[in-house]
Amino acid sequence: MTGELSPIDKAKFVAAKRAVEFVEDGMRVGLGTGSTAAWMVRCLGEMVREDGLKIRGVPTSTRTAELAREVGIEVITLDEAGWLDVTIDGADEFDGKLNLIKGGGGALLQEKIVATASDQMIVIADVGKEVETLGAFPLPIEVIPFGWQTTKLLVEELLINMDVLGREVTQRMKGDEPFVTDEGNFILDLHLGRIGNPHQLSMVLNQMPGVVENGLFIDICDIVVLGYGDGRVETRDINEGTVEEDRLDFAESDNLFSDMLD
Ligand SMILES: O=C[C@H](O)[C@H](O)[C@H](O)COP(=O)(O)O
Repeated sequence: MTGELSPIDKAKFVAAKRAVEFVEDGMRVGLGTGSTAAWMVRCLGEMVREDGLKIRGVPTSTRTAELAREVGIEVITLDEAGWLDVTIDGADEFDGKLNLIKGGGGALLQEKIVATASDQMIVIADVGKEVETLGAFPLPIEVIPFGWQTTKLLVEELLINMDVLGREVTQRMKGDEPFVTDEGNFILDLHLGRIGNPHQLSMVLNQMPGVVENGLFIDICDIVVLGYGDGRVETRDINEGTVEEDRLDFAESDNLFSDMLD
């Protein structure tokens, strides 16, 4: 089974497998969204079923909630949890300061609320997500449907005034229909190429009426666990730099691989 995994899936898996070691009995855990986070949910599910780990999970999307229940994790709402011990999530890009672009899967709003309400945010990523400067990945912003075209025009104008390199703004689609988030909103993708000052851009975008949230996660992430296609895994800590390099053994996890690939 292991042989059928692509290097990128191996990278995502080893990052997830390492990250769940941060989770302890009794914790309230934020469960991210996306293909990397799905590995993490599976790994946690295995710990719940086989090792008797007792956790409560707060999912960041309906997709993750379904998967979490399927693998045996007790699911609660953020309001029931109040506060979280740790959130583990994927990212579309991360830089040297562990700032992120998220929202490639459209879950950025719930993800940012959940990560902000956590003592610690751990990002799991394959090595392709590391960048020197954020912005090659289109920056998603969540906008309310009312007047969204006017909001789009205002965002375009803002980008001109901010002298940002790339200024194309596109509405995310799902087939012929607009993509709709779990909160019933639309997503605009900002094709910027390079974001010189992510902190400033994030603040300015969120001041615009109609914009609910943007996919820049600034000073939120504490740790990135980075996976490589050959099984190596690195842990980058915001305070301590790279603190660990290791190689995980795939052999013991064949059952998880088969589940994920079904
Ligand atoms: O909205 C989606 C999330 O922000 C994801 O965590 C992000 O897009 C990364 O997804 P993936 O692990 O599938 O690359």
